[in-house]
Amino acid sequence: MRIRFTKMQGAGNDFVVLDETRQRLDLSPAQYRWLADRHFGVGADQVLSVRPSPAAGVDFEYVIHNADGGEVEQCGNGARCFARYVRDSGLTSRDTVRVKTLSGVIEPCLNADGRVTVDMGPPVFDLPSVPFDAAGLSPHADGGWQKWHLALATSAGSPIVPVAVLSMGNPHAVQEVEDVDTAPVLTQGPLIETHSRFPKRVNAGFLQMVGRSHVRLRVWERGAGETLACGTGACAAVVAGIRLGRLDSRVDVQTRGGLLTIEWAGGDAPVFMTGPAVTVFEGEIEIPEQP
Ligand SMILES: N[C@H](CCC[C@H](N)C(=O)O)C(=O)O
Repeated sequence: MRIRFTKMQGAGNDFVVLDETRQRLDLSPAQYRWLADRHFGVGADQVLSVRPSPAAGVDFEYVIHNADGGEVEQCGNGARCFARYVRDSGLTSRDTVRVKTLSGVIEPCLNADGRVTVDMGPPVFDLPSVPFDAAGLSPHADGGWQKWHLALATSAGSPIVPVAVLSMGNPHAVQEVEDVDTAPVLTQGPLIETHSRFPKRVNAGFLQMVGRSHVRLRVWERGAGETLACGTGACAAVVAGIRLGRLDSRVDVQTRGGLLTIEWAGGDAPVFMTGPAVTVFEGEIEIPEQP
């Protein structure tokens, strides 16, 4: 099957965008994996599908597949690129759109300075909703909130890692580190991602507090490995830092791929994320029926 695609990136988190507003492609997980493959396909962290609105009051449906081919609930950097794509392709004439995802409706808005702000909805702390299995564990008080101690089994020993656990529609486990550049992202990331306490796996954040309104972050993403930036990961890290009493309500998040700005007023207020959304190139490709 020959398809057209648009390659985009938001703070270095990169995407293959597929326009399915006129025709569903009905790709298989293996075909999503093939598209995301950096040697045999186009190459991306996630594949984003733009589909027609499923209901009144919503402009589009936004379907997200990780590089491993699995469909997921939310993608923050992808939401910004989604908004840029539908505007630049003429699918909408509005700068703000309402978009249905697996985890609910989000509202990206194109700003005059070229960045995009997304209302990502409120964070979720209910552990079964993350989902996180806390059976037999006791939380450890930390600042104004709590952390959970995960036992990891690595070749270099069995570290206990204290993580803050929450959902931005997708699951996140956030740990604080002294320096993201030396943090054990590549060794602990996959162990946290597949930890048995996370039945749907989890995105593993490594958060360095620089100041009360400035942090550095690396994320080992569920289904994609370490990415240059993770939008929902930045939201989750800032929300955790605010609840732990270490961050103010507006925080600049320096990722390896660029700067994201996260704002959260606390409680059940929505989280706002602002950052870049860039079209890299457009192309066509022949997808194998069975890659
Ligand atoms: N890997 C994530 C999906 C993509 C999230 C990330 N790319 C973002 O910008 O939020 C998950 O499995 O939940």
